[in-house]
Amino acid sequence: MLREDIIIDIFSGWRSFLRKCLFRVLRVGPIPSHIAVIMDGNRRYAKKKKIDDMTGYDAGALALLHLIIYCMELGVKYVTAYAFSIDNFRRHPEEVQKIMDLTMESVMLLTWMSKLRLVRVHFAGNLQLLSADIQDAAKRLMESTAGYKNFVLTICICYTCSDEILHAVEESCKEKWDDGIGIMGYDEANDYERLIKVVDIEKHMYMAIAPDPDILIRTGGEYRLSNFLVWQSSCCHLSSLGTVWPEFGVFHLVWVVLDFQQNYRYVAKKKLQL
Ligand SMILES: CC(C)=CCC/C(C)=C/CC/C(C)=C/COP(=O)(O)OP(=O)(O)O
Repeated sequence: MLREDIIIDIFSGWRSFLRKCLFRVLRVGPIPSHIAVIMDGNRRYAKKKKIDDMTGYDAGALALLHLIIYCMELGVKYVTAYAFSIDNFRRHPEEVQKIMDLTMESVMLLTWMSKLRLVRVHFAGNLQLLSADIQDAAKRLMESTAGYKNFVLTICICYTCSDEILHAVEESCKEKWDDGIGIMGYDEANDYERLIKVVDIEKHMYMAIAPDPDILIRTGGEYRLSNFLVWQSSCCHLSSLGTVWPEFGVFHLVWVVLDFQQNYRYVAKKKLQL
């Protein structure tokens, strides 16, 4: 389903030309550096179109591919997508398998695309929960693209932010113990001192590769974060759209960025106060 000719098609033609003109106007204002998405509404889309749920996920994966290319054209440097939460393992096995198959297809397609456009691909989450073949393919892709700097795509898979924090705390404790520092102590004035700092935790987060998102989009008309980038989104612009994810297109992106630009001064001021 996810094929190279689709990417070539999105990058070229008169639609791409019109998009670039539109994006040039949008770039008069501030452009977000990092956009994160919760791709909700794939099954509802399938129901609406009277197709089976699995085809709804295919359409969702295609919409993600479009978003990545639009963001590259617009000058957004980081895109992060919530592809599969740890809680999603409770879904019907056929659905779980479908998303895993799409992940494998995406790895193959992104291997080709990353070389062409110097895209760094990162998988964030508890990757040990993936099957051995997907783990290997994902690790190989991450290693082979680690040096690319044009654009960074993070796919959150087997991810929840609680698991990410737990992992980061464990890694920080391990590091302190290994360095012989311990995790609690007293400073020179004999006051209790925290030896694990926020920077230690942040260093070990799965998302340490990217700055905090500037915009977090959720489609499907929901207003929840569903355990996605909770740590990272304290100052980010939240955008909930009624549209189902496979129908998310260039005009939705433009609308979201315009909305971000309108609120930019306020959010930038808040960030400075942190
Ligand atoms: C690269 C890669 C692996 C892409 C994954 C493709 C993709 C669109 C994944 C979405 C996963 C997911 C559980 C979405 C929730 O929508 P839902 O279908 O549960 O929404 P609904 O039931 O509310 O309609």
